[in-house]
Amino acid sequence: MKVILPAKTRGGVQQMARGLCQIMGREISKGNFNTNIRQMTPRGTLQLPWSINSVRTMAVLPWPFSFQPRDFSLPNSSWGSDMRRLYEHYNSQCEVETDDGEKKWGVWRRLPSYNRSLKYATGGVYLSKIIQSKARLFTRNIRAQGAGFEYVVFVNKQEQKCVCVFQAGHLLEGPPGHVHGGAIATMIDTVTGTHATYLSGPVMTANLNINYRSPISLGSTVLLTCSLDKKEGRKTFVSCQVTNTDSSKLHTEATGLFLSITMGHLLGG
Ligand SMILES: CCCCC/C=C\C/C=C\C/C=C\C/C=C\CCCC(=O)SCCNC(=O)CCNC(=O)[C@H](O)C(C)(C)COP(=O)(O)OP(=O)(O)OC[C@H]1O[C@@H](n2cnc3c(N)ncnc32)[C@H](O)[C@@H]1OP(=O)(O)O
Repeated sequence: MKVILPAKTRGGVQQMARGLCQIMGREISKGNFNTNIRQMTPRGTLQLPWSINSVRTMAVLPWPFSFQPRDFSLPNSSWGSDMRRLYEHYNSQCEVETDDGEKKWGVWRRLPSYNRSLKYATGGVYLSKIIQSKARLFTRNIRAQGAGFEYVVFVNKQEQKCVCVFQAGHLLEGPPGHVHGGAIATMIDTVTGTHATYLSGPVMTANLNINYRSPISLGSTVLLTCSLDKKEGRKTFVSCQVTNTDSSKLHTEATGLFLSITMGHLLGG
């Protein structure tokens, strides 16, 4: 059956696919939407667990979400000077200007961050009904700016490395004046999981090992640096160090194992 979508819906599908590719670190321009998706999948460079036809089908369902969701990884007034300085440090390396004034991608890429990653990744209507329409990404579910997890993730594809600049808000207290170990584990899982997704497509955490070396002061900014250890079939092994902003003090170190999954794995429970 051939479904002809109205122009507005077609634009929405393209925008959604572009959003997905941005999350997954790929670019799609307006004109080559179909060809790129089709070409990338067989080569295995982008393992989309959903077909472009199912994306089209989702697009004709009622659309309760904004096409311009808030990107939580942009600076806000709660960010302290360390957070802003490190954001600028990496952000300034995302785009570089050549000698003849042309702008080009740099070595780093900032990943946008939303309060529902699946919604923006897939179009969400179908999944949201299954998963609950009120569900929120754990690290983005505190509305007050600066109260919870303030963070931004940058990836470096060449070096297969990623960094996260994280400012821990007052609602994340564990030991008095310091960050809760579960909140630190949450950030490690989020950033290593994001990195594994960037490198391998959709994954789930199978194993996370964490060593807490020195406490993190509440309100302070720290760096999470993740690197790929190895890939073996469906397994992606990532390690992570949490340090102070000049990397002179180690707070936490971790290793994680992530297994590639298909969307069916999530929907089948
Ligand atoms: C999830 C998102 C998907 C969509 C993504 C789209 C866009 C997202 C964009 C950006 C990402 C944004 C944000 C990311 C934020 C947060 C990330 C959070 C991630 C999580 O928070 S996620 C929740 C916690 N996570 C679970 O809730 C997993 C529960 N679990 C399972 O769902 C299964 O357990 C599974 C799938 C892990 C494996 O199940 P399975 O049936 O597929 O595989 P199986 O068991 O056959 O194992 C195959 C081979 O892995 C070895 N193996 C398995 N487990 C092992 C272990 N623990 N240790 C050592 N080796 C292990 C076996 O020994 C065998 O090895 P071998 O082949 O060599 O024999």
